[in-house]
Amino acid sequence: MKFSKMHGLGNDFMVIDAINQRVEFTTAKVQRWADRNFGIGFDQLLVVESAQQAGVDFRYRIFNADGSEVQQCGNGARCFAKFVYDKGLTDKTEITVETASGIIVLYVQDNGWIKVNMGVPNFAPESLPFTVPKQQEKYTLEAAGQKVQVGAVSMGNPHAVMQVIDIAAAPVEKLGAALESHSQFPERVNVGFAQVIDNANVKLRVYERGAAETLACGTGACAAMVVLSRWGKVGNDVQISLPGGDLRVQWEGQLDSVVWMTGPAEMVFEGIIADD
Ligand SMILES: N[C@H](CCC[C@H](N)C(=O)O)C(=O)O
Repeated sequence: MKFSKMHGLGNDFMVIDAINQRVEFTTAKVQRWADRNFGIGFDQLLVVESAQQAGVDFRYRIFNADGSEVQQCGNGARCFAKFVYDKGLTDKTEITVETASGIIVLYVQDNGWIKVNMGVPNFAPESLPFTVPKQQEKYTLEAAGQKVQVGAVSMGNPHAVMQVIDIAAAPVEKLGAALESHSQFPERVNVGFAQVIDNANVKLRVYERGAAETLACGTGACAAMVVLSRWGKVGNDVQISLPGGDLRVQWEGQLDSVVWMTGPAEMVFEGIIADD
């Protein structure tokens, strides 16, 4: 079975065309393919399928390295768009795609970057600490022997975001792992550590659900911007600098405003899976 290896700012993906080839896999196979020694190695697997809904161009499914299927992936969405456009699966530069958390719209720009309408942030989905957001912009949680204050938001997938003074010294591994599986998050959670530089620049590291710390997280960048905007720390057009590179995130700040994310997507190599 053919696959492409891609990345968005170092958040890397195995991408499979399940339209033009039969694709069968199990959780164990995803885990094996994700292994950076015994497999291909990736943070997430993206499976490209035909749309199920009329009027939509594609459907794509997202699996973390631990095999869990998830609702959304920002960097993956950009790589998906580059994949279907460069492979000639579409000649459209405005691409609609079904995901497990709804339909998103992707725009292939002249410079090759992809702009994504990531939809509306959801502050009170059932899989987050549940309360009325306007009364509780911050949740105080105990984890890894310390009390932390986080903002919680869903970009289709759950995110907990905290502000830190120094991103380089942030306890991403220890605190990220403890919060990822915290009892307050019944579906686990992606954990963002954000250092505000000014109201248009944020440094971010993300301990991803099902993948540990990645070099970049697109939905994490959106979640951090939205939470920090609600806390009055940033404006409506922010550069999010992750270890793998920068994303532009825009959000007008109303609860019904969509979040726009813009950034690159790269093809690295093509391959054939030996044990499909
Ligand atoms: N780990 C995430 C999925 C991948 C998200 C990330 N790679 C992105 O670019 O948004 C989750 O379990 O919800």
